[in-house]
Amino acid sequence: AYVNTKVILDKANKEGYGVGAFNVNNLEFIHAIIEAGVEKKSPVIIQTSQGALKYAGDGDVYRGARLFVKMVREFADSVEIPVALNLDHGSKLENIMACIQAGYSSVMIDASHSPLEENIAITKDIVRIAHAANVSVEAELGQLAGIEDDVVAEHSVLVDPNEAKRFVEETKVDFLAPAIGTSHGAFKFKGTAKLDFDRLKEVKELTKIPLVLHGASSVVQEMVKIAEANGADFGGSKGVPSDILKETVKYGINKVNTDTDLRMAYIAGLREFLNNNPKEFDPRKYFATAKEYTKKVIMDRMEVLDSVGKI
Ligand SMILES: O=C(COP(=O)(O)O)N(O)CCCCO
Ligand SMILES: [Zn+2]
Repeated sequence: AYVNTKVILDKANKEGYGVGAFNVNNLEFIHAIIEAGVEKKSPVIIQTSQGALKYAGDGDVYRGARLFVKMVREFADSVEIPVALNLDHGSKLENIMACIQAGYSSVMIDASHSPLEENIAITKDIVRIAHAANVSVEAELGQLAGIEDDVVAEHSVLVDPNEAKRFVEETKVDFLAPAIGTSHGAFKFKGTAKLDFDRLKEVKELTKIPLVLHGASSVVQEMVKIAEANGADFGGSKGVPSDILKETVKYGINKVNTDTDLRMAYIAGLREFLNNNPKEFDPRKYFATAKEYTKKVIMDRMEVLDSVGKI
């Protein structure tokens, strides 16, 4: 069933588990996510970046938003598990409005690169508009290192728990993404993975709302190895280990943003198939392994986050 993201995350918050929020750019990734959710009897959040709207709409973000709602709703309405559709890292009003108008379950307004007062003001406005349309809202406080869309943050700016309390009270935002040391992409840590659990615990204590972990991909080594055996060069890639993901859920993370792990699994399956099947040119065949590997990574993540059976 197609639901508001709040329905999924309020339950996860109450019962203390995490739900994967999986990024898509096309139909094939939607297949993998829905199939995994059905097999694991797990809720799923499907999300699209602003770039995905442009990509799927072939240049028109309004068309892209409408297309994703149509595709996701079609699958959501044909399965029992709860499915939500979220705009990830919305920063331009045009994209946020396109998704609200198209019928997204939720939108993220990412004004984390603005000073606090500005982030509060912008988020307040989006919350008012989105709530009027029964759409829930995610916002971010602090900054992830690495590239966040077109904004490069040299180093992460960790969340200030007291600012988080004020931010949530003043904006009435539904979900908050506190920066606690992760970053987007496949190269998250130079040394060992280290997140600031104390800050996370404090933010949860002070806000009590569902929290979001961005940059949460683990960079599954099994997939890295298959990809590299078939021509990929992912040297130095490193993500958030499963045991650390579990700890973030224990301390209050409920939405776990996962894009890189799906991309790595997909390219591993695609490279392996193409190298082993030089005569094949049917997309339904050469995308099949890619989907299977992506589905497997998603099902494993549902086990790690403890969302299995939580429908
Ligand atoms: O926080 C995340 C997921 O981060 P990742 O999957 O790279 O760890 N996202 O918001 C997905 C889009 C960012 C580009 O990857
Ligand atoms: Zn993110």
